[in-house]
Amino acid sequence: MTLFAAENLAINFGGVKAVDGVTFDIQEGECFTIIGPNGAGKTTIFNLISRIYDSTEGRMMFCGEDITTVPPHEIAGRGIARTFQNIELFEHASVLQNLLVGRHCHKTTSLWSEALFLPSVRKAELAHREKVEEVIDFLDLQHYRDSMIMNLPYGVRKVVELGRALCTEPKLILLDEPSSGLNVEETQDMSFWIEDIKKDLGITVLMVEHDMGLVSEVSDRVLVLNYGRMLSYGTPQEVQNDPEVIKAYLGG
Ligand SMILES: Nc1ncnc2c1ncn2[C@@H]1O[C@H](COP(=O)(O)OP(=O)(O)OP(=O)(O)O)[C@@H](O)[C@H]1O
Repeated sequence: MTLFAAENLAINFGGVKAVDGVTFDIQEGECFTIIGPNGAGKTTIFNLISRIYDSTEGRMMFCGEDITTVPPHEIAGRGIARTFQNIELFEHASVLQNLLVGRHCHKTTSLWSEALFLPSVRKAELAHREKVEEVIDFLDLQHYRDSMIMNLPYGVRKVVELGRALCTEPKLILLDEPSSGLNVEETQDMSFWIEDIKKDLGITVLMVEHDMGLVSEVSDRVLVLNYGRMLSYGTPQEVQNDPEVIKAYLGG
């Protein structure tokens, strides 16, 4: 079943066509990866899906609904979560506190009931804590639960950011260069987390990634962008053997 579809998506920045007529679909349960040289428009596509940017043309469908003009603050509640290329966590807060932020989109209690700490608030708070503990267990973060983000190694911060996205209970998770800044061993671990997110949690993954080893390991299908346009589309094997892709990467 199609979970997400981009139809003829485009955006201009001044005279630059950062994304130009891009069409693709993401099937439920797959890991779909976007690759391409620097400046190809990969992060811009994430920003379009997160609704940080308004598209100039085209349409985006998610779970059968048109999300092209949905306000950005509604995106997480609809089931789309993301991580960022340069980790965006609260540095002076603990892992637990950062993960609880991920529950924000599920807050249903009113300010009044919270001020009075009514039973409904206590119940909701407990449910949030339970979900966060589930994610802590899933990502093996028990040891770091109360650590401040600023005191953690980069590799652990990347996992915490992944955790925060998982705490929103997404249907689709957008991972922006999950291996960037990681060493070989940490990249291998990231590859296992992505597989587990897909297989054990049943969450569909959309990823932007440069590390072709990781791309081949976890992706079901790959879209290659160049100068904002679609260059190739297929299995990791198919796109890696595509002469157009080889030419773009080698600058020929
Ligand atoms: N907010 C913006 N204002 C102006 N131009 C932008 C903006 N965001 C992106 N661009 C331009 O759009 C193009 C695509 O950028 P984008 O960041 O999406 O590329 P990318 O494929 O993610 O690159 P990288 O691999 O380096 O992260 C580039 O030419 C970039 O300079």
